[in-house]
Amino acid sequence: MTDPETLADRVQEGDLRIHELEDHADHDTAAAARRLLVERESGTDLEAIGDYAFDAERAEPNIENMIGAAQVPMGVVGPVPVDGGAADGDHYLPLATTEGALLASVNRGLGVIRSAGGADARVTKNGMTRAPVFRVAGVAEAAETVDWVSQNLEALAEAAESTTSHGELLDIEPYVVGDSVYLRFAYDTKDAMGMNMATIATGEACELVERETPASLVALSGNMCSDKKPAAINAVEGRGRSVTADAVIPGELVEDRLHTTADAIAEANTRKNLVGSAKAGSLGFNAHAANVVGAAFLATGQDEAQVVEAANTITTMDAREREDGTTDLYASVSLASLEVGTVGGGTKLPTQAEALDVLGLRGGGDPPGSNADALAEIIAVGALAGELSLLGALASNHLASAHEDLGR
Ligand SMILES: CC(C)(COP(=O)([O-])OP(=O)([O-])OC[C@H]1O[C@@H](n2cnc3c(N)ncnc32)[C@H](O)[C@@H]1OP(=O)([O-])[O-])[C@@H](O)C(=O)NCCC(=O)NCCSC(=O)C[C@@](C)(O)CC(=O)[O-]
Ligand SMILES: NC(=O)C1=CN([C@@H]2O[C@H](COP(=O)(O)OP(=O)(O)OC[C@H]3O[C@@H](n4cnc5c(N)ncnc54)[C@H](OP(=O)(O)O)[C@@H]3O)[C@@H](O)[C@H]2O)C=CC1
Repeated sequence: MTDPETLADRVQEGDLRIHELEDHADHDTAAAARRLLVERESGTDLEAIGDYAFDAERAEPNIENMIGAAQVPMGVVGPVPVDGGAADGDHYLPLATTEGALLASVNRGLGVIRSAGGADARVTKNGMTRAPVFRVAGVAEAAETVDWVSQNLEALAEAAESTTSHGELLDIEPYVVGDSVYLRFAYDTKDAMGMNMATIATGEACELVERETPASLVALSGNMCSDKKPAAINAVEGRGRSVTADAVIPGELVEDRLHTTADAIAEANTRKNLVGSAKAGSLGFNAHAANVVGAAFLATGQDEAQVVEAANTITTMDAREREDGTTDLYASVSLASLEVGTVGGGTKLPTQAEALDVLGLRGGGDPPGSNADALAEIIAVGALAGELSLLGALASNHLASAHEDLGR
Protein backbone atom coordinates (compact mmCIF):
# COMPACT_ATOMS: atom_id res chain seq x y z
CA MET A 1 0.00 0.00 0.00
CA THR A 2 1.39 3.40 -0.96
CA ASP A 3 -1.37 5.78 0.10
CA PRO A 4 -0.31 8.73 2.31
CA GLU A 5 -2.11 7.37 5.42
CA THR A 6 -0.33 4.00 5.30
CA LEU A 7 3.04 5.62 4.68
CA ALA A 8 2.54 8.08 7.54
CA ASP A 9 1.51 5.17 9.82
CA ARG A 10 4.63 3.23 8.88
CA VAL A 11 6.89 6.18 9.67
CA GLN A 12 5.14 6.67 13.02
CA GLU A 13 5.56 2.95 13.80
CA GLY A 14 9.30 3.17 13.05
CA ASP A 15 8.98 0.87 10.02
CA LEU A 16 10.12 3.57 7.53
CA ARG A 17 12.35 6.62 7.83
CA ILE A 18 10.80 9.94 6.88
CA HIS A 19 13.33 10.56 4.09
CA GLU A 20 12.77 7.13 2.46
CA LEU A 21 9.18 7.67 1.33
CA GLU A 22 10.09 8.33 -2.33
CA ASP A 23 11.37 4.71 -2.45
CA HIS A 24 7.83 3.49 -1.76
CA ALA A 25 5.59 5.95 -3.60
CA ASP A 26 5.65 8.68 -6.21
CA HIS A 27 7.04 12.05 -5.07
CA ASP A 28 3.67 13.77 -4.60
CA THR A 29 2.32 10.90 -2.50
CA ALA A 30 5.50 10.89 -0.42
CA ALA A 31 5.10 14.64 0.22
CA ALA A 32 1.43 14.13 1.15
CA ALA A 33 2.41 11.38 3.62
CA ARG A 34 4.98 13.67 5.27
CA ARG A 35 2.41 16.47 5.50
CA LEU A 36 -0.03 14.09 7.13
CA LEU A 37 2.59 13.00 9.61
CA VAL A 38 3.50 16.59 10.51
CA GLU A 39 -0.19 17.53 10.72
CA ARG A 40 -0.85 14.67 13.13
CA GLU A 41 2.16 15.39 15.30
CA SER A 42 1.81 19.18 15.40
CA GLY A 43 -1.99 19.43 15.30
CA THR A 44 -1.82 21.71 12.24
CA ASP A 45 -3.48 21.97 8.86
CA LEU A 46 -0.98 22.16 5.97
CA GLU A 47 -3.49 22.68 3.16
CA ALA A 48 -1.75 25.81 1.81
CA ILE A 49 1.73 24.27 1.95
CA GLY A 50 0.36 21.25 0.08
CA ASP A 51 -1.21 23.35 -2.67
CA TYR A 52 1.73 23.67 -5.06
CA ALA A 53 1.77 23.96 -8.83
CA PHE A 54 4.47 21.54 -10.04
CA ASP A 55 5.25 17.83 -9.92
CA ALA A 56 7.14 17.13 -6.71
CA GLU A 57 9.53 14.95 -8.73
CA ARG A 58 10.82 18.06 -10.55
CA ALA A 59 12.09 19.41 -7.24
CA GLU A 60 14.01 16.25 -6.35
CA PRO A 61 17.48 17.82 -6.99
CA ASN A 62 16.51 20.83 -4.90
CA ILE A 63 14.94 19.54 -1.68
CA GLU A 64 14.84 16.56 0.67
CA ASN A 65 11.91 15.62 2.94
CA MET A 66 9.58 17.73 0.78
CA ILE A 67 6.14 18.53 2.21
CA GLY A 68 5.05 21.23 -0.25
CA ALA A 69 6.10 24.72 -1.22
CA ALA A 70 6.51 28.11 0.43
CA GLN A 71 4.69 30.54 -1.82
CA VAL A 72 6.10 34.07 -1.82
CA PRO A 73 4.21 36.73 -3.77
CA MET A 74 5.91 37.72 -7.02
CA GLY A 75 5.53 41.00 -8.89
CA VAL A 76 7.35 42.79 -11.69
CA VAL A 77 9.09 46.13 -11.90
CA GLY A 78 10.20 48.01 -14.93
CA PRO A 79 10.75 47.80 -17.73
CA VAL A 80 14.40 47.98 -16.69
CA PRO A 81 16.33 50.01 -19.28
CA VAL A 82 19.84 48.52 -19.47
CA ASP A 83 22.74 49.25 -21.78
CA GLY A 84 25.03 46.43 -20.71
CA GLY A 85 27.94 44.33 -21.85
CA ALA A 86 25.54 41.38 -22.13
CA ALA A 87 22.06 42.77 -21.35
CA ASP A 88 20.42 45.13 -23.77
CA GLY A 89 17.11 46.94 -24.05
CA ASP A 90 14.14 46.96 -21.70
CA HIS A 91 13.14 44.05 -19.46
CA TYR A 92 10.53 43.54 -16.80
CA LEU A 93 12.26 42.26 -13.66
CA PRO A 94 10.33 39.71 -11.56
CA LEU A 95 10.80 40.17 -7.80
CA ALA A 96 9.43 37.93 -5.02
CA THR A 97 9.13 39.41 -1.55
CA THR A 98 6.85 39.90 1.43
CA GLU A 99 7.97 43.48 2.02
CA GLY A 100 5.26 45.91 0.96
CA ALA A 101 6.60 49.12 -0.68
CA LEU A 102 9.71 47.39 -2.04
CA LEU A 103 8.43 46.92 -5.59
CA ALA A 104 6.83 50.36 -5.57
CA SER A 105 10.19 51.82 -4.62
CA VAL A 106 12.22 49.93 -7.23
CA ASN A 107 9.55 50.69 -9.82
CA ARG A 108 9.81 54.39 -9.02
CA GLY A 109 13.60 54.27 -9.30
CA LEU A 110 13.39 52.47 -12.63
CA GLY A 111 10.89 55.02 -13.92
CA VAL A 112 13.36 57.78 -13.06
CA ILE A 113 16.24 55.90 -14.72
CA ARG A 114 14.10 55.28 -17.81
CA SER A 115 13.18 58.95 -18.09
CA ALA A 116 16.88 59.79 -17.72
CA GLY A 117 17.72 57.60 -20.75
CA GLY A 118 18.58 54.33 -19.03
CA ALA A 119 21.50 52.89 -17.06
CA ASP A 120 24.82 51.43 -18.12
CA ALA A 121 25.92 48.15 -16.52
CA ARG A 122 28.99 45.97 -16.91
CA VAL A 123 30.36 42.78 -15.43
CA THR A 124 33.97 43.76 -14.67
CA LYS A 125 35.20 40.48 -13.16
CA ASN A 126 33.93 36.90 -13.06
CA GLY A 127 35.18 34.03 -10.92
CA MET A 128 33.44 31.56 -8.64
CA THR A 129 35.78 30.51 -5.87
CA ARG A 130 36.38 27.48 -3.70
CA ALA A 131 39.26 27.53 -1.21
CA PRO A 132 40.28 24.23 0.41
CA VAL A 133 42.47 24.26 3.52
CA PHE A 134 45.49 21.93 3.83
CA ARG A 135 47.60 20.96 6.85
CA VAL A 136 51.42 21.11 6.54
CA ALA A 137 54.16 20.61 9.14
CA GLY A 138 55.16 24.26 9.18
CA VAL A 139 56.15 27.23 7.14
CA ALA A 140 58.82 25.40 5.09
CA GLU A 141 56.27 22.87 3.84
CA ALA A 142 53.77 25.65 3.29
CA ALA A 143 56.24 27.45 1.01
CA GLU A 144 57.04 24.17 -0.79
CA THR A 145 53.33 23.59 -1.42
CA VAL A 146 52.65 27.12 -2.63
CA ASP A 147 55.68 26.90 -4.89
CA TRP A 148 54.55 23.62 -6.42
CA VAL A 149 51.06 25.00 -7.03
CA SER A 150 52.37 28.12 -8.78
CA GLN A 151 54.54 25.96 -11.07
CA ASN A 152 51.84 23.42 -11.90
CA LEU A 153 48.80 25.50 -12.74
CA GLU A 154 48.33 23.71 -16.06
CA ALA A 155 48.24 20.25 -14.46
CA LEU A 156 45.85 21.51 -11.79
CA ALA A 157 43.59 23.04 -14.46
CA GLU A 158 43.60 19.75 -16.38
CA ALA A 159 42.57 17.84 -13.26
CA ALA A 160 39.88 20.34 -12.26
CA GLU A 161 38.45 20.71 -15.77
CA SER A 162 38.27 16.92 -16.24
CA THR A 163 35.06 17.05 -14.14
CA THR A 164 33.19 19.66 -16.21
CA SER A 165 32.57 20.48 -19.84
CA HIS A 166 31.82 24.16 -19.09
CA GLY A 167 34.01 25.24 -16.17
CA GLU A 168 37.46 26.80 -16.69
CA LEU A 169 40.04 27.27 -13.96
CA LEU A 170 41.14 30.92 -14.03
CA ASP A 171 43.49 31.25 -11.08
CA ILE A 172 44.66 29.80 -7.76
CA GLU A 173 45.55 32.35 -5.08
CA PRO A 174 47.50 30.87 -2.15
CA TYR A 175 47.31 32.09 1.47
CA VAL A 176 49.42 30.74 4.36
CA VAL A 177 48.64 30.95 8.08
CA GLY A 178 51.27 29.05 10.11
CA ASP A 179 50.78 25.37 9.29
CA SER A 180 47.60 25.94 7.24
CA VAL A 181 47.64 26.50 3.47
CA TYR A 182 44.54 27.89 1.72
CA LEU A 183 44.30 27.69 -2.07
CA ARG A 184 41.57 29.97 -3.45
CA PHE A 185 40.57 28.40 -6.80
CA ALA A 186 38.61 30.73 -9.13
CA TYR A 187 36.58 29.42 -12.08
CA ASP A 188 34.69 30.81 -15.00
CA THR A 189 31.49 28.79 -14.51
CA LYS A 190 29.75 30.31 -17.58
CA ASP A 191 25.96 30.39 -17.05
CA ALA A 192 25.98 28.35 -13.84
CA MET A 193 26.31 30.04 -10.45
CA GLY A 194 28.88 27.29 -10.18
CA MET A 195 29.20 26.27 -6.56
CA ASN A 196 28.65 22.56 -7.23
CA MET A 197 30.79 22.75 -10.36
CA ALA A 198 33.67 24.54 -8.58
CA THR A 199 33.50 22.24 -5.57
CA ILE A 200 33.63 19.05 -7.63
CA ALA A 201 36.44 20.40 -9.83
CA THR A 202 38.47 21.57 -6.83
CA GLY A 203 38.05 18.18 -5.16
CA GLU A 204 39.76 16.59 -8.17
CA ALA A 205 42.61 19.15 -8.14
CA CYS A 206 43.12 18.60 -4.40
CA GLU A 207 43.93 14.93 -5.01
CA LEU A 208 46.82 16.06 -7.22
CA VAL A 209 48.04 18.57 -4.61
CA GLU A 210 48.02 15.83 -1.96
CA ARG A 211 49.89 13.42 -4.26
CA GLU A 212 52.62 15.89 -5.23
CA THR A 213 53.17 18.01 -2.10
CA PRO A 214 53.45 17.42 1.66
CA ALA A 215 50.02 19.06 2.18
CA SER A 216 47.06 17.07 3.52
CA LEU A 217 43.54 18.21 2.80
CA VAL A 218 41.64 19.12 5.96
CA ALA A 219 38.48 20.59 4.43
CA LEU A 220 37.44 21.15 0.82
CA SER A 221 36.03 24.52 1.90
CA GLY A 222 38.36 26.44 4.22
CA ASN A 223 36.23 29.63 4.40
CA MET A 224 38.63 31.72 2.31
CA CYS A 225 36.17 31.08 -0.56
CA SER A 226 34.06 32.69 1.19
CA ASP A 227 30.56 31.26 0.67
CA LYS A 228 27.45 32.52 2.50
CA LYS A 229 29.30 34.57 5.13
CA PRO A 230 30.10 38.28 5.24
CA ALA A 231 33.78 38.47 4.22
CA ALA A 232 36.10 41.28 3.18
CA ILE A 233 37.83 39.03 0.64
CA ASN A 234 34.66 38.93 -1.47
CA ALA A 235 34.22 42.69 -1.22
CA VAL A 236 37.82 43.27 -2.35
CA GLU A 237 38.62 40.40 -4.73
CA GLY A 238 35.07 39.65 -5.91
CA ARG A 239 33.21 36.35 -6.12
CA GLY A 240 30.82 35.25 -8.85
CA ARG A 241 30.15 38.37 -10.92
CA SER A 242 31.55 41.79 -9.96
CA VAL A 243 29.07 44.14 -11.61
CA THR A 244 28.61 47.91 -11.68
CA ALA A 245 25.66 49.98 -12.90
CA ASP A 246 25.37 53.74 -13.20
CA ALA A 247 23.11 56.50 -14.49
CA VAL A 248 23.03 60.28 -14.65
CA ILE A 249 19.69 61.71 -13.50
CA PRO A 250 18.86 65.30 -14.51
CA GLY A 251 18.16 67.52 -11.49
CA GLU A 252 14.63 68.34 -12.62
CA LEU A 253 13.76 64.61 -12.68
CA VAL A 254 15.10 64.22 -9.14
CA GLU A 255 12.85 67.09 -8.05
CA ASP A 256 9.72 66.00 -10.00
CA ARG A 257 9.87 62.27 -9.27
CA LEU A 258 11.86 61.88 -6.08
CA HIS A 259 10.64 65.10 -4.44
CA THR A 260 14.13 66.22 -3.42
CA THR A 261 17.38 67.52 -4.93
CA ALA A 262 20.57 65.97 -6.26
CA ASP A 263 22.52 67.70 -3.46
CA ALA A 264 20.22 66.29 -0.77
CA ILE A 265 20.51 62.73 -2.14
CA ALA A 266 24.29 63.05 -2.42
CA GLU A 267 24.50 64.28 1.17
CA ALA A 268 22.22 61.50 2.45
CA ASN A 269 24.35 58.93 0.61
CA THR A 270 27.61 60.28 2.05
CA ARG A 271 26.40 60.59 5.62
CA LYS A 272 24.35 57.37 5.63
CA ASN A 273 25.83 54.87 3.18
CA LEU A 274 29.48 55.91 3.46
CA VAL A 275 30.10 57.51 6.86
CA GLY A 276 27.30 55.73 8.72
CA SER A 277 28.35 52.35 7.34
CA ALA A 278 32.01 53.06 8.20
CA LYS A 279 31.07 54.00 11.76
CA ALA A 280 28.95 50.83 12.06
CA GLY A 281 31.84 48.67 10.84
CA SER A 282 29.59 47.49 8.00
CA LEU A 283 30.88 45.64 4.94
CA GLY A 284 27.93 47.11 3.00
CA PHE A 285 28.11 50.74 1.92
CA ASN A 286 24.60 50.88 0.50
CA ALA A 287 21.00 51.33 1.66
CA HIS A 288 19.22 48.12 0.66
CA ALA A 289 20.89 46.38 -2.29
CA ALA A 290 20.12 43.08 -0.53
CA ASN A 291 16.41 43.87 -0.84
CA VAL A 292 16.49 43.83 -4.64
CA VAL A 293 19.04 41.03 -4.87
CA GLY A 294 17.08 38.87 -2.40
CA ALA A 295 13.77 39.40 -4.19
CA ALA A 296 15.36 38.73 -7.61
CA PHE A 297 17.09 35.62 -6.21
CA LEU A 298 13.81 34.20 -4.87
CA ALA A 299 12.02 34.91 -8.15
CA THR A 300 14.67 33.46 -10.48
CA GLY A 301 15.85 30.41 -8.51
CA GLN A 302 19.19 31.62 -7.15
CA ASP A 303 20.66 30.35 -3.87
CA GLU A 304 19.08 32.76 -1.39
CA ALA A 305 21.86 32.32 1.22
CA GLN A 306 24.22 34.09 -1.18
CA VAL A 307 22.36 37.37 -0.72
CA VAL A 308 24.94 37.77 2.07
CA GLU A 309 27.71 38.32 -0.48
CA ALA A 310 25.69 40.86 -2.47
CA ALA A 311 25.17 42.96 0.65
CA ASN A 312 28.75 44.33 0.32
CA THR A 313 27.55 46.69 -2.45
CA ILE A 314 28.97 50.22 -2.56
CA THR A 315 26.59 53.00 -3.64
CA THR A 316 27.89 56.37 -4.79
CA MET A 317 25.75 59.47 -5.43
CA ASP A 318 27.34 62.72 -6.56
CA ALA A 319 25.84 66.06 -7.50
CA ARG A 320 27.34 67.21 -10.82
CA GLU A 321 26.93 70.82 -11.77
CA ARG A 322 26.09 71.52 -15.43
CA GLU A 323 27.23 74.54 -17.43
CA ASP A 324 23.71 76.00 -17.27
CA GLY A 325 23.92 76.09 -13.47
CA THR A 326 21.55 73.16 -12.85
CA THR A 327 22.70 70.04 -11.04
CA ASP A 328 22.54 66.40 -12.17
CA LEU A 329 22.81 63.36 -9.95
CA TYR A 330 25.44 60.75 -10.81
CA ALA A 331 24.37 57.44 -9.22
CA SER A 332 26.17 54.09 -9.16
CA VAL A 333 26.10 50.71 -7.45
CA SER A 334 29.03 48.27 -7.46
CA LEU A 335 28.22 44.72 -6.42
CA ALA A 336 31.58 43.00 -5.88
CA SER A 337 30.18 39.50 -5.40
CA LEU A 338 26.89 38.74 -7.11
CA GLU A 339 26.54 34.96 -7.50
CA VAL A 340 23.99 34.21 -10.20
CA GLY A 341 23.20 31.53 -12.77
CA THR A 342 20.64 30.83 -15.46
CA VAL A 343 21.26 27.06 -15.49
CA GLY A 344 21.46 24.62 -12.59
CA GLY A 345 20.36 25.00 -8.98
CA GLY A 346 16.84 26.35 -8.56
CA THR A 347 16.66 27.86 -12.05
CA LYS A 348 14.97 24.75 -13.50
CA LEU A 349 11.95 24.87 -11.18
CA PRO A 350 8.80 25.88 -13.04
CA THR A 351 8.03 29.30 -11.52
CA GLN A 352 11.69 30.27 -11.42
CA ALA A 353 12.20 29.19 -15.05
CA GLU A 354 9.17 31.24 -16.09
CA ALA A 355 10.64 34.26 -14.29
CA LEU A 356 13.88 33.78 -16.24
CA ASP A 357 11.78 33.58 -19.42
CA VAL A 358 10.35 37.03 -18.62
CA LEU A 359 13.95 38.28 -18.82
CA GLY A 360 14.67 36.13 -21.90
CA LEU A 361 17.45 34.46 -19.93
CA ARG A 362 16.37 30.89 -19.22
CA GLY A 363 19.17 28.34 -19.74
CA GLY A 364 22.59 28.64 -21.34
CA GLY A 365 23.60 31.78 -23.23
CA ASP A 366 25.28 32.21 -26.58
CA PRO A 367 28.20 32.53 -25.96
CA PRO A 368 28.14 30.52 -22.71
CA GLY A 369 28.17 32.85 -19.72
CA SER A 370 26.33 35.68 -21.47
CA ASN A 371 22.94 34.89 -19.90
CA ALA A 372 24.38 34.93 -16.37
CA ASP A 373 26.27 38.16 -17.18
CA ALA A 374 23.02 39.73 -18.43
CA LEU A 375 21.14 38.61 -15.31
CA ALA A 376 23.84 40.19 -13.13
CA GLU A 377 23.61 43.46 -15.06
CA ILE A 378 19.81 43.62 -14.85
CA ILE A 379 19.82 42.88 -11.11
CA ALA A 380 22.46 45.60 -10.65
CA VAL A 381 20.25 48.16 -12.39
CA GLY A 382 17.34 47.02 -10.18
CA ALA A 383 19.56 47.61 -7.15
CA LEU A 384 20.51 51.05 -8.49
CA ALA A 385 16.81 51.91 -8.81
CA GLY A 386 16.16 50.75 -5.25
CA GLU A 387 19.01 52.92 -3.95
CA LEU A 388 17.78 55.98 -5.84
CA SER A 389 14.20 55.63 -4.64
CA LEU A 390 15.02 54.87 -1.00
CA LEU A 391 17.62 57.66 -0.78
CA GLY A 392 15.05 59.97 -2.37
CA ALA A 393 12.49 58.93 0.25
CA LEU A 394 15.00 59.45 3.05
CA ALA A 395 16.13 62.83 1.73
CA SER A 396 12.50 64.01 1.45
CA ASN A 397 11.54 62.36 4.76
CA HIS A 398 9.01 60.03 3.07
CA LEU A 399 10.26 56.64 4.33
CA ALA A 400 7.94 56.24 7.30
CA SER A 401 4.85 57.52 5.47
CA ALA A 402 5.56 55.24 2.49
CA HIS A 403 5.61 52.21 4.76
CA GLU A 404 2.49 53.37 6.60
CA ASP A 405 0.68 53.55 3.24
CA LEU A 406 2.06 50.44 1.51
CA GLY A 407 3.95 48.22 3.87
CA ARG A 408 1.43 47.14 6.52
C1 LIG B 1 6.50 54.31 -1.95
C2 LIG B 1 7.11 55.39 -2.83
C3 LIG B 1 7.53 54.76 -4.18
C4 LIG B 1 6.03 56.44 -3.11
O1 LIG B 1 6.63 57.51 -3.83
P1 LIG B 1 5.77 58.65 -4.54
O2 LIG B 1 6.72 59.46 -5.34
O3 LIG B 1 4.90 59.34 -3.54
O4 LIG B 1 4.86 57.76 -5.47
P2 LIG B 1 3.88 58.16 -6.66
O5 LIG B 1 2.52 57.66 -6.30
O6 LIG B 1 4.05 59.58 -7.08
O7 LIG B 1 4.45 57.21 -7.84
C5 LIG B 1 5.76 57.39 -8.35
C6 LIG B 1 6.21 56.10 -9.02
O8 LIG B 1 6.47 55.10 -8.00
C7 LIG B 1 6.02 53.82 -8.49
N1 LIG B 1 4.91 53.33 -7.64
C8 LIG B 1 4.26 54.03 -6.68
N2 LIG B 1 3.34 53.25 -6.07
C9 LIG B 1 3.40 52.06 -6.65
C10 LIG B 1 2.71 50.84 -6.44
N3 LIG B 1 1.76 50.70 -5.50
N4 LIG B 1 3.04 49.78 -7.22
C11 LIG B 1 4.00 49.89 -8.18
N5 LIG B 1 4.69 51.03 -8.42
C12 LIG B 1 4.39 52.10 -7.65
C13 LIG B 1 5.59 54.02 -9.91
O9 LIG B 1 6.70 53.84 -10.78
C14 LIG B 1 5.16 55.48 -9.90
O10 LIG B 1 5.24 56.08 -11.18
P3 LIG B 1 3.99 55.94 -12.20
O11 LIG B 1 4.07 54.53 -12.71
O12 LIG B 1 2.73 56.16 -11.43
O13 LIG B 1 4.29 56.96 -13.25
C15 LIG B 1 8.32 56.11 -2.20
O14 LIG B 1 7.94 56.82 -1.04
C16 LIG B 1 9.45 55.20 -1.83
O15 LIG B 1 10.14 54.63 -2.69
N6 LIG B 1 9.75 55.03 -0.55
C17 LIG B 1 10.87 54.22 -0.11
C18 LIG B 1 10.39 52.85 0.24
C19 LIG B 1 11.53 51.84 0.19
O16 LIG B 1 12.50 51.97 -0.55
N7 LIG B 1 11.38 50.78 0.92
C20 LIG B 1 12.38 49.73 0.81
C21 LIG B 1 12.52 48.99 1.98
S1 LIG B 1 13.32 49.89 3.27
C22 LIG B 1 14.27 48.65 4.01
O17 LIG B 1 13.85 47.53 4.03
C23 LIG B 1 15.66 48.94 4.31
C24 LIG B 1 16.08 50.00 5.34
C25 LIG B 1 15.29 51.30 5.15
O18 LIG B 1 15.97 49.56 6.67
C26 LIG B 1 17.56 50.15 4.95
C27 LIG B 1 18.21 51.38 5.50
O19 LIG B 1 18.65 51.37 6.67
O20 LIG B 1 18.33 52.33 4.71
N1 LIG C 1 28.52 22.08 -3.43
C1 LIG C 1 28.56 23.15 -2.67
O1 LIG C 1 29.48 23.33 -1.86
C2 LIG C 1 27.51 24.16 -2.76
C3 LIG C 1 26.41 23.97 -3.56
N2 LIG C 1 25.45 24.94 -3.69
C4 LIG C 1 24.34 24.63 -4.58
O2 LIG C 1 24.93 24.45 -5.86
C5 LIG C 1 23.92 24.62 -6.85
C6 LIG C 1 24.49 25.45 -7.95
O3 LIG C 1 25.66 24.81 -8.42
P1 LIG C 1 25.97 24.87 -9.96
O4 LIG C 1 27.31 24.25 -10.15
O5 LIG C 1 25.76 26.25 -10.47
O6 LIG C 1 24.77 24.07 -10.61
P2 LIG C 1 24.53 22.51 -10.90
O7 LIG C 1 25.20 21.65 -9.90
O8 LIG C 1 23.06 22.40 -11.08
O9 LIG C 1 25.32 22.28 -12.26
C7 LIG C 1 25.10 23.01 -13.39
C8 LIG C 1 25.69 22.25 -14.56
O10 LIG C 1 25.02 22.64 -15.73
C9 LIG C 1 25.83 22.31 -16.83
N3 LIG C 1 25.69 23.36 -17.86
C10 LIG C 1 24.89 23.25 -18.95
N4 LIG C 1 24.94 24.37 -19.67
C11 LIG C 1 25.76 25.22 -19.03
C12 LIG C 1 26.19 26.55 -19.28
N5 LIG C 1 25.78 27.26 -20.34
N6 LIG C 1 27.02 27.14 -18.40
C13 LIG C 1 27.45 26.48 -17.31
N7 LIG C 1 27.08 25.22 -17.03
C14 LIG C 1 26.23 24.59 -17.87
C15 LIG C 1 27.28 22.20 -16.32
O11 LIG C 1 27.68 20.86 -16.50
P3 LIG C 1 29.21 20.47 -16.75
O12 LIG C 1 29.95 20.89 -15.50
O13 LIG C 1 29.17 19.02 -16.91
O14 LIG C 1 29.70 21.23 -17.93
C16 LIG C 1 27.13 22.56 -14.84
O15 LIG C 1 28.04 21.88 -14.01
C17 LIG C 1 22.76 25.29 -6.18
O16 LIG C 1 21.72 24.36 -5.99
C18 LIG C 1 23.33 25.72 -4.84
O17 LIG C 1 22.34 25.81 -3.87
C19 LIG C 1 25.59 26.14 -3.06
C20 LIG C 1 26.67 26.40 -2.26
C21 LIG C 1 27.66 25.41 -1.98
